[in-house]
Amino acid sequence: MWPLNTTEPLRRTALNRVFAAVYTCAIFGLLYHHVQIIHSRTPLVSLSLLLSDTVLAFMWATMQVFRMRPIRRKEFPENLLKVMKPSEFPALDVFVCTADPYKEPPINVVNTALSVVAFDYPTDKLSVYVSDDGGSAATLFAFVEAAKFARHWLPFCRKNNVLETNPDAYFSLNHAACCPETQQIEMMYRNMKVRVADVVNTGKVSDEYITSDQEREAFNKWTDNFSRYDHPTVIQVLIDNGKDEDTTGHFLPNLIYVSREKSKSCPSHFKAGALNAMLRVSATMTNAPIVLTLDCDTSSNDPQTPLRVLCYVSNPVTRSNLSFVQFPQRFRGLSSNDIYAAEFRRLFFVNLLGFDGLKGATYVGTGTFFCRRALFGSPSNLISPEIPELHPNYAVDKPIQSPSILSLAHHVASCNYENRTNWGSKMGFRYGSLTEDYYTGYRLHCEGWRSIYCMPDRPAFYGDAPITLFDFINQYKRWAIGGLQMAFARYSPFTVGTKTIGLMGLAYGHYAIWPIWCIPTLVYALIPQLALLKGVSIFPKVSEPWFLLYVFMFLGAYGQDFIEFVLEGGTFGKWWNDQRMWMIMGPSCFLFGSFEYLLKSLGISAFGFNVTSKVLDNDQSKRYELEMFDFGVPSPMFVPLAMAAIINLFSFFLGLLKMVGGSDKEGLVLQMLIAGFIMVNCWPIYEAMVLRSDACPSYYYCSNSCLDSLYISFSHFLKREGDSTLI
Ligand SMILES: O=c1ccn([C@@H]2O[C@H](COP(=O)(O)OP(=O)(O)O[C@H]3O[C@H](CO)[C@@H](O)[C@H](O)[C@H]3O)[C@@H](O)[C@H]2O)c(=O)[nH]1
Ligand SMILES: [Mn+2]
Repeated sequence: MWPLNTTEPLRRTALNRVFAAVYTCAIFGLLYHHVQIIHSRTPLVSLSLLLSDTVLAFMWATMQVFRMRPIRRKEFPENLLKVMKPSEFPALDVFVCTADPYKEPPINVVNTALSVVAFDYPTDKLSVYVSDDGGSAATLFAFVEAAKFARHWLPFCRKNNVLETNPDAYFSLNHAACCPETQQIEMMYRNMKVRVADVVNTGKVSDEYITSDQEREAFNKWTDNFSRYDHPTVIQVLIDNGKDEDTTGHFLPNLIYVSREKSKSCPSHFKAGALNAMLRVSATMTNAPIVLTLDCDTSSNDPQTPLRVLCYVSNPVTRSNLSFVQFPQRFRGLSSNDIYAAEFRRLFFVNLLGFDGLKGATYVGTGTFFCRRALFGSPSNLISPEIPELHPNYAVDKPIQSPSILSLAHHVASCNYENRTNWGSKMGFRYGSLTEDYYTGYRLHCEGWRSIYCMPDRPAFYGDAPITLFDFINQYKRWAIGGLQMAFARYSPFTVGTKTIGLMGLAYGHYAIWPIWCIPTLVYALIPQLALLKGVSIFPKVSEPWFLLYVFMFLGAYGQDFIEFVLEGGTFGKWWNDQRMWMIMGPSCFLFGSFEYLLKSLGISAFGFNVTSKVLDNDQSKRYELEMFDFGVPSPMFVPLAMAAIINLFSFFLGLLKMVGGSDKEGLVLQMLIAGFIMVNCWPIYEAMVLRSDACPSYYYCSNSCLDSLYISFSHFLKREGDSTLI
């Protein structure tokens, strides 16, 4: 027998469980201590500490679910050809989503698409669809060019066994100087890049670039009334695999450009809406049973990736109820210590292994191979779409360019198509959360589907990570809102989730309720410091046994976190930055995300999807490589952050003075440790504020000093008359 895949539990599981039991006791001890002394502190201090420790305990408890049964999988694509022939492989439709030609440069989208067009897969079974939610002629132009370049690129990759089939990645690793063939193709690529950049910059496709009537007809759709929020459907078949050949006479895979219809009167449902339109358009044209969804920045780094997926799809054991195979998101160009913790190491290297041991990985939006059937109802109850052509088993029997197919494809991409249908509620990608990926995966798991986390040694895909603090926390803010939308929805993981999928529901709940993390971070960043400024002790003295409990809980949680991080390949530097980002996110994106969610659910503002910028600015890249914090643009989200940084600095030094001269040395130790720890964490913020003029606009100084003075005057009100031990 040739195994296609294996599963192995992680060795540290038993230890983790024991530690969880011990730590649970410690948590109860701490809560008991809080209740015991509730009257000896001011109500504000008592209640805020009790609340934040309860939140921490809750987050900790839901986090333990990931540690209950983590597993690691391995697959053996080399055995695949021993059990099935390439002619038996299922067809594969790939969707590449893009939404904004200025934040997502079309040439990068082209690189992503080319990287998957070059998958090592039978070309007659592979179709790549580009979903352009930006409705941009420049993106279509880039793809017209890409189709021409693909004729040279595919044979080149095949001949040279290229693994980085993203041309840009390939040329940046392999210098053309070595051989004329590479030189020639690199030149071709560079010329294409120049033409695309020209069209993006001028905003129009000039006549000299149009080489056929068919192209002219396509670009003519961009009339004066055409805007990204209001335009008809544009579908353009750029490569037809039954007709178009590469330079060596091999057929090429399909390449199809789709920009679904948009109208101001129709909700777009953002990426989920785009993906559902793609599901329908692809159903009318190819209807492959396997669908890969990719963000425009996620390009392939290994042409054999689909074969890994087949190891699961063709194995009767793993195939049953399989809805999707998820690959980790990996990122190119991270700085050596990953200053913004943009690698999401804890999620992709630790926690997803835990999810996988329960019902499977969560859907993370990109690098995901779906079984099309899973998007049409539960395993036992198929929900039929409105027209038979969209049924997951429907066999397309006409060429993709036949008029009837094209007209049906346009019809299903129209913006009114979904009215009074199950799309987005029971079928396809689900609406109602800005984290449509997480929410859709959750709903599939609730329906009884399973999923698989596939983490090969050679990263299957590489994407872009934000390189400024603003981009990063803006992205997190969107996730915070999306999570809360899910946590308080009808299908909340805490209610429906725990009832239908048990522990897995709690695990989903952990990331949905994420933003409440802002409560403990804010409390611990302000309350002990405020008390310190007054020289008031709010924690146990060093000589009291409760002091040891605090020390144990801090070191226990941090220590376990560190060990897991390092065991899964992290370094100390990355871990340090990762824990720092958690502190940064509390008072910034999590706080603002929660407020925005509140305003939006009250109907005061509307939910929107802020696309993450994938443009590299030279100065920003330089700072990023030097691992300097770069605030990007001014944002109110930085105000509480800078405020906390300043308060901790002051309170630490004032506290030091009080300790040197004062009476209650022992009682202030914990507060000093907290303020000191936060201060060390805030170093890059001080650096950006004081030492460097480039990173932090003077705007902060102004807003900070105002807020600080407000805050300090407010702190006076906290003091009880005639009571010097309380604040
Ligand atoms: O109306 C929209 C908005 C976005 N997108 C596309 O969605 C993708 C993801 O958007 P991006 O801004 O890059 O999001 P990230 O913050 O990088 O994405 C993470 O979080 C998203 C959910 O919030 C998921 O959709 C992503 O897959 C996941 O990587 C991009 O390719 C966009 O082009 C659309 O197609 N239509
Ligand atoms: Mn992304």
